[in-house]
Amino acid sequence: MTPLYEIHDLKQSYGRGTPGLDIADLTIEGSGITGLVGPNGSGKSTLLKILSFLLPYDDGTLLYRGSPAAGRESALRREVTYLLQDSYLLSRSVYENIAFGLRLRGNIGASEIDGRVKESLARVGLDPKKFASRQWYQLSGGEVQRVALAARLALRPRVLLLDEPTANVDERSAQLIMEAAVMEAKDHGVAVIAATHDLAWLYEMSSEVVSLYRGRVAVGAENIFQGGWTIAEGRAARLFPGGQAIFTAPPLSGEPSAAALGAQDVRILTSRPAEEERVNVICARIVHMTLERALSSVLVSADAGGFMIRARVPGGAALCRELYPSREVFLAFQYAALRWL
Ligand SMILES: Nc1ncnc2c1ncn2[C@@H]1O[C@H](COP(=O)(O)OP(=O)(O)OP(=O)(O)O)[C@@H](O)[C@H]1O
Repeated sequence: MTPLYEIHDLKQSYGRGTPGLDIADLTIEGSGITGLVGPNGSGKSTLLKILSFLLPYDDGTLLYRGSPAAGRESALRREVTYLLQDSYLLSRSVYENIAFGLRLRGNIGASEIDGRVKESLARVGLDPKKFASRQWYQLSGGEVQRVALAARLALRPRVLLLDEPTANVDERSAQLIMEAAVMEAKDHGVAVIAATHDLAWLYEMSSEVVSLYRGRVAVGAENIFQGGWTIAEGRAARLFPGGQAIFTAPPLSGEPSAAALGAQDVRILTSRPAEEERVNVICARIVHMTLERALSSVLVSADAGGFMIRARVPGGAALCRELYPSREVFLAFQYAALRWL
């Protein structure tokens, strides 16, 4: 199947000295939910704005469903919708806020608009009878965000881009927003791309996770070891609190700054393995285990002296029965499994 987005050599900067994005290659298949993770300022919002065809970039190629997006942005914006972290509503009723975007489309009749407004309110857990006539100032912060989401769902987008949609809302609203996103992906075939700090939700629901670090991407890298690398005796080493260290080959060029490691490349062992050449072994304690529903696997997060390392275990594996939070385990991964960003 043609991927939803393909990016090649894309560069974006907000001006001199401010790195935005520098992505050599990135493919987003766009089936189900794609998670975007990364520290503050790593470029998640910038990438989402580019994927929603709102922000121009300096160089490179962006393909949308197999064809270059350049020059077609305004048409493509109809297929893609973007929800910000802090949404604001127009100074009018909830009903009118949702109907507004539909009317702008120009070809949707009044009864169709009415149906879509009510349906989309219900999808975000707001009873249309109670909420449709409310004014914008009669809503809590969480309700504002849900109305903003309903307004986007009413447009029946092909792609729903969520930029930390639950960062500033109450717990119940957060849950309803996430449930609505899952329903869009599962029941309506919408491609959902979500940047969120709610990693538990993200790993539970995502079929793919894209990690960003200083504007660069690593697909499927649940672990990013940033900073603290030193080079000695031909190896790059990063010390963990507590005295443990991991090693890998130094980068081919430049200083070592951040290395990525996929959770699937980390083996979990219940006893210390015999020493092997060029394999890192880290003693850690399991903190939590997430059932990755989309992948039918279990993501195990283990604390190695204040540093969390994630490892993936196939859902049916016998090992799963031996693992539980607080258990001490050994995490093993090849030196070569670490990739420089
Ligand atoms: N409008 C702007 N003008 C100048 N620099 C910007 C602008 N927007 C973002 N940046 C810079 O670009 C980089 C990436 O920012 P971006 O908002 O994409 O990161 P993010 O991963 O979404 O961060 P956060 O998790 O804090 O929302 C940062 O260095 C940021 O300071």
